[in-house]
Amino acid sequence: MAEATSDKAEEYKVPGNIWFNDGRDVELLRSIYSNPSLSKLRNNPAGILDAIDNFTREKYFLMNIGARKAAIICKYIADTKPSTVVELGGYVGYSAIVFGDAVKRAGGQRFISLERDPLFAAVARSLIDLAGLGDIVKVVVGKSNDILRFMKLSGEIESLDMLFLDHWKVLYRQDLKLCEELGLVIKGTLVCADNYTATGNPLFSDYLLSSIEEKKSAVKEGPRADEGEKIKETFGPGREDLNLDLKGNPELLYEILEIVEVVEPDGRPDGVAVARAT
Ligand SMILES: C[S@@+](CC[C@H](N)C(=O)[O-])C[C@H]1O[C@@H](n2cnc3c(N)ncnc32)[C@H](O)[C@@H]1O
Repeated sequence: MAEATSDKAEEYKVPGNIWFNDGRDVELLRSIYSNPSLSKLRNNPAGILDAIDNFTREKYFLMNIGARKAAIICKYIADTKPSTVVELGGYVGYSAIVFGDAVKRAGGQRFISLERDPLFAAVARSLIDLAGLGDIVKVVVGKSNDILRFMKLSGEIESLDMLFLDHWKVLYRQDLKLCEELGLVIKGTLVCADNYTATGNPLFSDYLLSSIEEKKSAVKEGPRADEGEKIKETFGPGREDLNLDLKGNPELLYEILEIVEVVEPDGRPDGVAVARAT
């Protein structure tokens, strides 16, 4: 595991009790569009990311991946040149702008950001357009599992070169399994996850590290009777629909390429994982 690094320059405000849904996302949008140097931000992804980072330092915390963790994933985009990438959890578009730009530079075709909150998605679209990335980055509103099914069954996406997970941690494992079942995650797909080590996400990390035999026997045995309750105890009740019946593709294994422990932009310890399906 790579060593945790910190960079004072990235410091976001600390989150406090309220992280979102208090209008800060719309305030971000207004603040960027009232920037006296707005014309310099047009078609300028790096300038917009700086403007978002400044807002999070000066006004409100925003739950963006931040520059330091994003750079780790951008390195893999530059090296592996994915053509089709899906992210789960777009929020106000920070990661879609940084990764969409990286995919475009690497010669890729599309970056699809799934976001269930229509207001966050509207803010993201507006910033993505300003960044000049509207030709490559598409924001789709809805629950990740519904959209993933729709995109596969409608033929919009056959399979993914890269999947980035950054929505609610309780959903990482089940959406990864869904992607496997749908044939979206296949051998060779790069799977990147934010918040891998912060408060731990054993559901997801245990699954990534499971052997074929362990997965096959888990499928055969089915979920434990108390599994749903245990998950709710760990992640909090009622936040999302749990689906414990997904079987995934037990034949897929994951090679962990890198787990990087970093300090979140607001100072909390956290980590990013990069794995490849084999
Ligand atoms: C941590 S934020 C994403 C941050 C973003 N990736 C970035 O770095 O700029 C998590 C987002 O996931 C969204 N989300 C949560 N559950 C979701 C689901 N089931 N489907 C799609 N989006 C979801 C939330 O609304 C929230 O905007």
